[in-house]
Amino acid sequence: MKENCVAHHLTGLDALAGIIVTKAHATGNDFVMLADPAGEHELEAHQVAALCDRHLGIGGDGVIRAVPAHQVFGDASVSRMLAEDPELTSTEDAPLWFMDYRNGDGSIAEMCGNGVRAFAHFLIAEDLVQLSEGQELPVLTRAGLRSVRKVPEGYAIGMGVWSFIDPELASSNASDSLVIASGLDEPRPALSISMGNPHTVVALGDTDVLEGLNLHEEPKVDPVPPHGTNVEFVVPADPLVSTDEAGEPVGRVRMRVHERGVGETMSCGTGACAAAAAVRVWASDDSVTAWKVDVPGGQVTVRFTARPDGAEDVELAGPAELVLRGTLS
Ligand SMILES: N[C@@H](CCC[C@H](N)C(=O)O)C(=O)O
Repeated sequence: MKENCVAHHLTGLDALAGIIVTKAHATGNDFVMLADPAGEHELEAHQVAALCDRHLGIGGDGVIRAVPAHQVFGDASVSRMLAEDPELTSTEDAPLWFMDYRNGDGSIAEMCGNGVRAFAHFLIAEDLVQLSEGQELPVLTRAGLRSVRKVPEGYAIGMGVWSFIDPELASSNASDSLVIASGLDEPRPALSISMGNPHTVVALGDTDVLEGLNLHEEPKVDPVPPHGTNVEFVVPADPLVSTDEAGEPVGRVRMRVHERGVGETMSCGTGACAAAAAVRVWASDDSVTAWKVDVPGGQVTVRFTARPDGAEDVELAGPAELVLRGTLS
């Protein structure tokens, strides 16, 4: 990691002068990270956009502010979660860290799977938390409480359960919308899945079509879910399922993504979970619980565990890296 880089002349960032930022990525999904232990740096959309600008700023798909939950002011979702769940406590001595994630255009998103891995790595590097092997780190997000643990490939996150955005339509047709994208000859059926944030997953027949997509242009989804959507294009491997080194069945898909509020990114963790969930629905087979999702920035692993009520918990695992740390001047 490069140390003590100084970023000059970032427009609209005067209020942030002097603060220390870190650039991180998780399978190429990159973030500008900042620690705000006293809750003094509530970010405005234009500041986020300036930090994420790849020419005039530091550059990133999003910004992540680490702030103790009891120091978050003016975020209705955090106040509600703290008020509704007496077990969610955050104090100066034992802070519950809130991941204040913003997309590169300044918009707020409920959840970022790759972001949680980068967040945990950042908190540890900044000495704000200690996380030993086997221990679980709770992280508060706008989509609820998540937990992180160290694994050999980096970090694994308990992502909560996946769900259909439109359960009625999805369960009857295994698709609920149509997607048209630059590079596709016709609209394709798609399935919309929530991982706390919205995703619309489209299956393609082969990798040439996947590689030929122009995701600089935003895909059009009809009907678009109520709060917009991230769009994942997937090509299931052939054969879909193979065995890993331990002899366990593993499903495999390739994915590219156009993210809401960002554009094409090299990886999307919640998107990888949604993609694997959609492929299992299309295959009408939930017996394979481990999935490798190949993205332009690397590979993540998604695991499903059934609950007694039939819902499925999702775990996302993959690496996280810190690339530089410096001061905004
Ligand atoms: N890249 C993230 C998702 C970030 C939020 C997304 N753009 C949205 O608006 O929902 C991930 O790794 O999950």
